[in-house]
Amino acid sequence: MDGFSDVIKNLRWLDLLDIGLVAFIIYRIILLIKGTRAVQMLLGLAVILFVYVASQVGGLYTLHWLLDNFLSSIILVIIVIFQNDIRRALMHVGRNPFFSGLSYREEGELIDELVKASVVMANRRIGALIVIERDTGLKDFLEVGTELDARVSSDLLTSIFLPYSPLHDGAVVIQQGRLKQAGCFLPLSQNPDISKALGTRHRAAIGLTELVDAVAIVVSEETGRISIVVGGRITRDLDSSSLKRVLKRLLESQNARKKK
Ligand SMILES: Nc1ncnc2c1ncn2[C@@H]1O[C@H](COP(=O)(O)OP(=O)(O)OP(=O)(O)O)[C@@H](O)[C@H]1O
Repeated sequence: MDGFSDVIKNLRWLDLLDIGLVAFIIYRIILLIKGTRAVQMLLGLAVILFVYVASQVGGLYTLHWLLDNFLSSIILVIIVIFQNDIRRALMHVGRNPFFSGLSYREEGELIDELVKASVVMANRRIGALIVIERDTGLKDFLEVGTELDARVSSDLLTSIFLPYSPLHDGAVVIQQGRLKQAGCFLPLSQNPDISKALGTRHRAAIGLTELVDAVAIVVSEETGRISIVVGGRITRDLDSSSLKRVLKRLLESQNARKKK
């Protein structure tokens, strides 16, 4: 007990700041990996750590030696396993607010055009992949696309994705409320848990959003279903009102964050 009161007595303001900062970083890491595969991997690492301590206490020397060697390179293992999450966290540092400069009215109009285009394309079984940039810049993924820089309209989106349009292959990217690029090639997800029913269009939407905080709208050519993908997670079978609601929520959270 004496030791504890000594610690409290010797505590400096800088120590409190130090503890606060570490707690904040741990909290942000938990928020970042919540609901992703990283959580399962972290649990796996926790089990290995438990076996490591148990092998030391129980005198299982060979097992302990083996795990000791493994855990001595744990930093490298963590970097390899969590490379996507680390990349996403670092990208968050260099934020690039999507809706800066857009008024609420312009935001509303943009959402209306996106919903209208998605419903029209779904009804006509036109496959589409629309990516909306949020905080993290998407420049890395725009190199192979065709530059447009046009006002977002339902008619323009529908014409781009018409099967005979030269730009229909790939994704369109919306940055700061403008339709910036079409025909973009996105990274495919390597997640083995994705349903086999989903092809490359859906996998590209999942793959990109595993890496960055963008929102992707996917219209399936095969089924006419509309899906929305954020953070590597897909929500399928949206109708126009649920799509509008989800988009509003995602965009409003952008504004709320910006005002902080
Ligand atoms: N890496 C990629 N980045 C962007 N778009 C892609 C990528 N790979 C495929 N696509 C788009 O997806 C189309 C092929 O979709 P595919 O049928 O394989 O996927 P799907 O998920 O089953 O979609 P759908 O339900 O519309 O058929 C391609 O014509 C192309 O436009």
